[in-house]
Amino acid sequence: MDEQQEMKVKNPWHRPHIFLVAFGISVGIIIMVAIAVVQNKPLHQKYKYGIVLDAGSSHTSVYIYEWPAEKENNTGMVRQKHACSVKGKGISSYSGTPEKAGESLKECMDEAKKTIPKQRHQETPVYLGATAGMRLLKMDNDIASEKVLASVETSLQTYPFSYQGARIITGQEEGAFGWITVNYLSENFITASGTVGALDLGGASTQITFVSGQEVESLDNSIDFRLYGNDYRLYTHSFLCYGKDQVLKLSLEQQIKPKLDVTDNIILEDPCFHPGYEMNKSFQSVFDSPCVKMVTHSKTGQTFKHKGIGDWKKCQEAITKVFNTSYCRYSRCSFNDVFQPPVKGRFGAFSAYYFVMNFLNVTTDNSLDDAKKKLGSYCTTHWNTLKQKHPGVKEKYLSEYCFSGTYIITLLEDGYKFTPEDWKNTNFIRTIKDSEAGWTLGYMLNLTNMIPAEAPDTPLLPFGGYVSLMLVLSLLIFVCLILGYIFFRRPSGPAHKEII
Ligand SMILES: O=c1[nH]cnc2c1ncn2[C@@H]1O[C@H](COP(=O)(O)OP(=O)(O)O)[C@@H](O)[C@H]1O
Ligand SMILES: [Ca+2]
Repeated sequence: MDEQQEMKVKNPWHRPHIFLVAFGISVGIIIMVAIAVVQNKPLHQKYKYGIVLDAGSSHTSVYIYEWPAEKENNTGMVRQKHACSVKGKGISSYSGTPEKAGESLKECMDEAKKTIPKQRHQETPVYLGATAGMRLLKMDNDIASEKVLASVETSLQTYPFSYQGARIITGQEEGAFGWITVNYLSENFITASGTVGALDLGGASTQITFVSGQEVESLDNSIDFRLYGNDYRLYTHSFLCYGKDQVLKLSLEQQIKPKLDVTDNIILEDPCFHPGYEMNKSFQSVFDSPCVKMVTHSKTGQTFKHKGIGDWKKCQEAITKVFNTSYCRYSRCSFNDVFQPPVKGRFGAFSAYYFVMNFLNVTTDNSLDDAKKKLGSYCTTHWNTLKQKHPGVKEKYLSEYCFSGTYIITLLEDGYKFTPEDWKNTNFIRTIKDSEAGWTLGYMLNLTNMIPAEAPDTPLLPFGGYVSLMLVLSLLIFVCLILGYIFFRRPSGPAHKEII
């Protein structure tokens, strides 16, 4: 073997298959590292949490939200991780025993402690917002409402989270944050699809919020937001006393009123309740609210017979009377002298809108006329038939669906002036992408500054693209190195001589 031959054996780069193997192994390693980076990323992702308590008039819900820490400002990143329904009634029902209001939250808050990883407890904000039930209690008995709020505050402060306050939110906030929630979850702030209006029906109040594009003639009904680089002027109104439970009281009061002086044994034949339905109810249960103006001390402790007759047309006539449309100081009104521009665009209707319409199986796939027909036939169904058909449904809810469904259609059509076309543009929704529609998410996003006014700077490439690019660049560098090695080594080494 001469010197040149010996050099050829010693220098592996002169054997193409060795070069290929080395190249293959290196590429394999690079790909494996890249895959490992992509795969392991979620494991290292840090999540943040937030808790919002929705202290509604009928009950309290505790919502836990979760989001990846480094994507705080990206729209649609916050999702509902968990929801807990507090046992018993809303906090305003504890006006006589305020200390019990705080106690009632224990089970759900203990659940929150288990749901959120321990190392995140301290940094997790907790907010409590009370809505129309507490607004009414405040009107009725300011001291009692303060005591109830103090009680829930004391209770929430015993938890390891970062307590941020318990307060009664305004009707405007309730409407606007419901609108933010729906549009944030639908990712409408970053696409050109336009926004969706929000319809929220509670037990004690109801909210309507949308971008009208027209002048808002009353300051109370106008809210401006700058979100992700776009300006929005919202029309919003919250009707206190027009939640479905309070409207039922209003409607009963109106039907009872003419009978009060006529007879002592009042039998109320109610078209909004089913034939065969008969229940003794106390006057107190109707007159115990500041929404019902009439005070009849003489009847305290007495009862009346509430009897269903199931007549949808008459029911709608009775409900229409709770809207005052005789006076409007603006260019146009919904009802009760409240300014409202014509409704516009698509709407998402949630909370009791959804519960009621979902139970009745009425969707906006039905035309407005068909929906009315369906409701009409439902209302005439005998009470016993219904109870047999729905043994698992709470009797109070079951008995009131005819009334509530009729109220919803009347509110939309006569109250807000929805046309059959607007009806078609409305969706009854409970959740969007598994997060419940309601004011709580929007409230938290706002208080934690998670909805920036300007669009956040987006990275040039998504993470996957970034990894691919890095991979291609590493390969290029690798190939260049190899070629460089081969190229620069030849002139000085014996291999070069061999070619000559
Ligand atoms: O499963 C259900 N079927 C019918 N109505 C329901 C159901 N769950 C909740 N609701 C009703 O939804 C309404 C929720 O109102 P909420 O308690 O949020 O009052 P608020 O928003 O006026 O303060 C109440 O009228 C309650 O009775
Ligand atoms: Ca509510």
